[in-house]
Amino acid sequence: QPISTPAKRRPRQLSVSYYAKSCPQLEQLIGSITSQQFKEAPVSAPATIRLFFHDCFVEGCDASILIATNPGNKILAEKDAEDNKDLRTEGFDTITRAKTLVESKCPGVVSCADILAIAARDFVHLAGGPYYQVKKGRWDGKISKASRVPYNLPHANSTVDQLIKLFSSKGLTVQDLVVLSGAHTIGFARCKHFVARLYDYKGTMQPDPAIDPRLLKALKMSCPHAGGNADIVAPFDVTTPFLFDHAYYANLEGKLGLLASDQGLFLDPRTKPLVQSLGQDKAKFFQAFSAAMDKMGSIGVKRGRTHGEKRKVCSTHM
Ligand code: HEM
Ligand SMILES: [Ca+2]
Ligand SMILES: [Ca+2]
Repeated sequence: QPISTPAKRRPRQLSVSYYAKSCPQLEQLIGSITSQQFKEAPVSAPATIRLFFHDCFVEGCDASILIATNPGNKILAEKDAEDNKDLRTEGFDTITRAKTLVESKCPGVVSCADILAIAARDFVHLAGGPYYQVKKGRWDGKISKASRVPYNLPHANSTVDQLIKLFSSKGLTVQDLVVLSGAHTIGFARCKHFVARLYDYKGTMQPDPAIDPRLLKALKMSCPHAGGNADIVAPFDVTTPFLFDHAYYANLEGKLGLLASDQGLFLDPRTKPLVQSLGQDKAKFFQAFSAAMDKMGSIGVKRGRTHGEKRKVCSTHM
């Protein structure tokens, strides 16, 4: 049972103009880094969007995901939790670079949590998705513990029921779940997250009947039942893996979902109608995604020194 984060309480007020006086050029500074990163390494886009999601779901959007485990400390930080080990370095690198630039122009005022929220938005837009205003004013968190990660994040084999419960514990609706899952319109997953669907679905020794036979064949070639290369990945969206569009939803209707948790959204009567309507309407998806990112971006937000800090280096507490 997921423990609810402070999102359950009324989220503290964030505002679009939070740094208008203290760092007016903030979004341009971050934008110069994100556009450069996107050119050099396009996977920075999915990497950073996922990083933001994993931050917000554990302790709220407070950059707790960026803290490095102290050498010699037995307590691991969040990023060293099993569920976070496959977060790409490109996401962390982007935030480090952006923070360095921001500190050189506006020292000591901008939180790492806000930089992550802005960078994630930039990458949604750079990859072809919507542009939306980001509300700011998050403080960085003082707690980052690997032990708090597993029950706060969804898993590839989570049931729709479990997903709905987890999202609801963060103040997110069934619609938010379906809409935010649309982030899987870009990016990749390692074989271990879906290999059971290919060879032994729920202990049947048969593939998941909800996979298109051609996709099944292709995925089996990349991912052997056992002993495969752990670094092999497959695209979430077989049609446009680098473009942030609404193809993810039509793919689910065509049995082209990669994870059980993706395909499940088309199989459950509570989520299927939403998948169908988003698959037909890109403008609707873009509008709903912008709103849902804003909502996710306010989970467990901290303000002030009691629960928060403004880090100088995102990977270390003050
Ligand atoms: C609904 C439940 C969700 C589950 C079960 C889930 C699970 C996963 C898994 C297993 C991966 C592959 C990791 C790897 O092998 O490297 C992944 C990747 C990804 N996820 Fe999710 N995810 C969910 C929701 C979300 C949400 C809400 C977002 C953002 C709003 C998101 C954004 C991404 C992105 C962009 C990637 C690709 C990362 C990359 O290529 O580096 N996911 N997710
Ligand atoms: Ca966090
Ligand atoms: Ca796509």
